[in-house]
Amino acid sequence: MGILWTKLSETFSYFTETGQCKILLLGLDNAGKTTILYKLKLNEAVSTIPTLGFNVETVTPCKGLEFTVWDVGGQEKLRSLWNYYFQDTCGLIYVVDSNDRERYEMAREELFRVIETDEMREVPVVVLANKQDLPNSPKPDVLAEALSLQKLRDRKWFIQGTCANSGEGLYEGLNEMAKLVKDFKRTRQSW
Ligand SMILES: Nc1nc2c(ncn2[C@@H]2O[C@H](COP(=O)(O)OP(=O)(O)OP(=O)(O)O)[C@@H](O)[C@H]2O)c(=O)[nH]1
Ligand SMILES: [Mg+2]
Repeated sequence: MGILWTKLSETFSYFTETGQCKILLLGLDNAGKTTILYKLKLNEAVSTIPTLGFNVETVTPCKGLEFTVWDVGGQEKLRSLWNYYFQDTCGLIYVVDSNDRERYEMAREELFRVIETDEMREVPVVVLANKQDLPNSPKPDVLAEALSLQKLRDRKWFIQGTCANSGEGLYEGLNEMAKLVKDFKRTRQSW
């Protein structure tokens, strides 16, 4: 068990209700989604190939909290299939390659296309500004502006800089996702 999960277990000790949460891991191709998924699952920097379907892994950071994380391929021709994964989603982790400025606009459009659907209404969003290790990667606040995150209404969001290879920032991003999901589930129960 890596240090990442040890820290998560400590932080999540307040989760007493039994609950499984479906978490969607989306973003453009090459953003680093699969690298993140297996860093979380195995605490290893695996070598990846572009995802043509999906990967799904369960992660149990502590008793009573289970994330079922769906990592769906982000190539352009696959994005129209994302909709098939939306049902019953409790949280969206949206991964962006911070170094890929040319595609910020495309990343923004795809994010809004997802969250403006009925099924994703009010689902909390954690944006991972990945590849912070690359020297020209802008900081997360630059990405937040480029993605127009401040325009998000009726929805909680958070942005976190990450490096999937080293795992830096992943714990903080997941910690926040867990808190937002907990609030979201409470709200849903009162619908
Ligand atoms: N430098 C650096 N490279 C990364 C980082 N995260 C992922 N990569 C690399 O980026 C490339 C794409 O990573 P993937 O995890 O396969 O990307 P993906 O988002 O799953 O891509 P699709 O499956 O096509 O949607 C790989 O060569 C990774 O090693 C990071 O934080 N820093
Ligand atoms: Mg992938």
